Amino acid sequence: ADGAQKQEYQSDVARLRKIVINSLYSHRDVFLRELISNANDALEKLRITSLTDKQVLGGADDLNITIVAHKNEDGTAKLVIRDTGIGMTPEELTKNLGTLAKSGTSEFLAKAEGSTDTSNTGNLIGAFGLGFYSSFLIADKVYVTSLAAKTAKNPNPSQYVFSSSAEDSTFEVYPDERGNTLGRGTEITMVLKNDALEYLDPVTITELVNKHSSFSTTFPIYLFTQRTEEIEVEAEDAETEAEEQEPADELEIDEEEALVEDVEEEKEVEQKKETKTVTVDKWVHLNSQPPIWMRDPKTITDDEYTQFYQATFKDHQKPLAWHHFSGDSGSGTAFRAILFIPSHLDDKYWQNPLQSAAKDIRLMVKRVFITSDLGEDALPKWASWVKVVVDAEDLPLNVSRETLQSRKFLKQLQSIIVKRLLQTLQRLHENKDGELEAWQLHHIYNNVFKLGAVEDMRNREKLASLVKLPTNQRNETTLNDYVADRKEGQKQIFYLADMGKTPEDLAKSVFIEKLHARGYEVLLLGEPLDEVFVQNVGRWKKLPFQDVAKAGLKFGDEELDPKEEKERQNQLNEEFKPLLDFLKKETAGVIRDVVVSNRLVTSPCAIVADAYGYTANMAKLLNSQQKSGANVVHDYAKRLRTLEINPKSPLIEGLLKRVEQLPSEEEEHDLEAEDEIKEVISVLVDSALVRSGFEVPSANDFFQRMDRILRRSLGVSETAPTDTTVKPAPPVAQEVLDDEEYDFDDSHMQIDPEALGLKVGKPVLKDGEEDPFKADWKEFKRENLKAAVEGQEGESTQKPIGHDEL
Ligand SMILES: Nc1ncnc2c1ncn2[C@@H]1O[C@H](COP(=O)(O)OP(=O)(O)OP(=O)(O)O)[C@@H](O)[C@H]1O
Repeated sequence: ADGAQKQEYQSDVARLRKIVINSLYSHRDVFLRELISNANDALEKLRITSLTDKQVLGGADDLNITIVAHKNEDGTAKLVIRDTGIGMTPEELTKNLGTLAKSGTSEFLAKAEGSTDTSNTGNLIGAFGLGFYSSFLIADKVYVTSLAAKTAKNPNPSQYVFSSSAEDSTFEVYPDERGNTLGRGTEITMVLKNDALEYLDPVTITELVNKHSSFSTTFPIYLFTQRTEEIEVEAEDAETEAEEQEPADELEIDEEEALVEDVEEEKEVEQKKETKTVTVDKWVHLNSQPPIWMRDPKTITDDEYTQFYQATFKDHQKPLAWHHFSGDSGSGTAFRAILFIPSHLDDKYWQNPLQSAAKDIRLMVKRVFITSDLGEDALPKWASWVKVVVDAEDLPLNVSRETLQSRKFLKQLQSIIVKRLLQTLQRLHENKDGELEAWQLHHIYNNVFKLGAVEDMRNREKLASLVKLPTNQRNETTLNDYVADRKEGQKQIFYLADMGKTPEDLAKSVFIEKLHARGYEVLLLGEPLDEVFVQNVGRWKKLPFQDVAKAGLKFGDEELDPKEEKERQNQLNEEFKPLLDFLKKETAGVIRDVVVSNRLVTSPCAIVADAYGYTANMAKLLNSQQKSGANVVHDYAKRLRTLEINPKSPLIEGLLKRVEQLPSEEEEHDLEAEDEIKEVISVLVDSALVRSGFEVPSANDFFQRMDRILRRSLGVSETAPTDTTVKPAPPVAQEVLDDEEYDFDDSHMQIDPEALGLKVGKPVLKDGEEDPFKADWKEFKRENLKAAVEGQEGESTQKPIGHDEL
């Protein structure tokens, strides 16, 4: 238009429009869904604003969406979608339609541009939504006429037009020369492409709305239709009515299928028959069904629930399950609700689950949307992903969010939602929706249940019973099944935790050798949240959890053992005493005690943490947190570990012999033999540290000793020097480097927080035992829950971490 400045689209918009126009031909139906959804949002915004500022309602009485298609005499075909929503100021037209502020857009662009597969692009649209730009799928030229609602800030809004054509990379915004014709709201006029004339057909539009948009809005959608009818009429009457004909866009809309008939005299009508062919204009209410939550569940198909979910929560994927219920809040407010369990978690969820607030509880009062923000503590954090629509019957319509929050109703609603959510999860867990659904539930939510059991004390038991964990005997078990299958006399739930390791890795751990060989089941915990979870649950059916990497492992059937067994143990202690003493002296400072093990089968030795000592992972964590590493308590706790030796291992037997062969105290020392034993012991202990997951005090010394021992076993000279000559680096480079050329990708060098290892190892206390580090543990636990959560992945993928294997 005259005087309007052409403006360039922001580059992302230009890219997006190009994709829309070039590659989405087969998905172009989506435009209608997108525009209706925008209209709905604008109407909702208006309604919510009107709660605090009545004047926004001025200009147009009804809140609705209208669709009109017409073909001009010059052949141009137009489809017009109009809403009486909040409207846009000229600045908003430029900002909202000329720039892209949507999150995820660049990701979408990168994916869509990189993909030649159009069906894939179709999926992408579903996931991201193209919004307004989808209008260019069917239109050569688009005009957006908008008149913003009156507000205190903007008491005299005026109507502006945004226009753009599919080819140009520019758009214009200019005042509408017709004045404020809309009353209020936005009208999108699409000049249809020649190959898109099917969208003129009311049947096509009706079908599309029914298929994709019947759940996108609770505001009425009216479609303008015309049909010809033969009616019996006096000639004079027909003329009078024709004169009274009103322009289509000023038609009144009634509650029901309102219609204003305008009658045209057709030239070919035969006067003598006293009937006329007339054109009847009619506004057809397209979404006249009551909203889905008000309907009887028996009459609703799965497909309808799915479509409703997708339209309401803008999620392209199907929900995993839903629960449709009605109730009474207890304070007398009746409501109806549908609760949905999504089939995926937002990527963002695990970035900060302890901070995520529920944002998808859509509260309505008598079908009118009020808010989806019920405040920070609307639900426990673990449940913040649940999607719910609630329609309450008799809350005052003008409740603001602030007054709402203090309402009893809200508190009651929250606990009802959590209760129903838990019921639905339990139902899925019990395979009642099918095995696939149960599998999906655990695949997606297993870690959420662990988090919930830690965070939500009230529902700890219910959530913990949903958790599945891998063991040395089966891929997964629930705590209930574990306890049901325990061995006679077993008084503990055995677990081994080493974050980042796969169950297969953990199953080979030295700590569970004997348990496994004897047929005991051990939980193998490799997820960051696992140990925090078992620590917080503490006991299951009265059985405490026992970390098998800690000292004092009891199988539970010791009392059933014959006396001889105990005597044998005493004998072993006696028999190995010389070696135990020698080892104690040699390892003092690194290890607190050396004992004959009852947990080993094939390995010669292992290092276990004492009840109050840190397990390997905790030590790792502390080393990474340098400040607490300096803490005396932590330093002490790190040293609380025991070396266990396997009396049946030939290596240990051999070592015992060598120690026994040493000259006695009174005789002269055989220094050479002593050194050799010391060297073997130091390698053995260091290997045990590594195998048990601890850090070796000095890796360099360790390697040098290994080098000597390996040489000896190969018969190579122990002292022969290695040729250490190397080629020196060339002289200092002369040319100056261009920055851009040197811009390399270093993303692979970033540290994976999981690899840092996070572990909490609060000891299982025997009855009546005092925990000496009580206060410290609390602090430590809180920090670790945070850290573990940050390291948690969305799905249960077990990733082994790099490990210095021997
Ligand atoms: N009918 C309308 N009335 C008022 N504002 C609108 C209307 N249509 C679009 N807008 C504004 O333009 C913005 C951009 O719209 P667009 O459809 O491109 O994206 P979106 O609606 O934010 O996201 P999506 O459609 O993917 O959910 C909207 O956020 C809204 O502010």
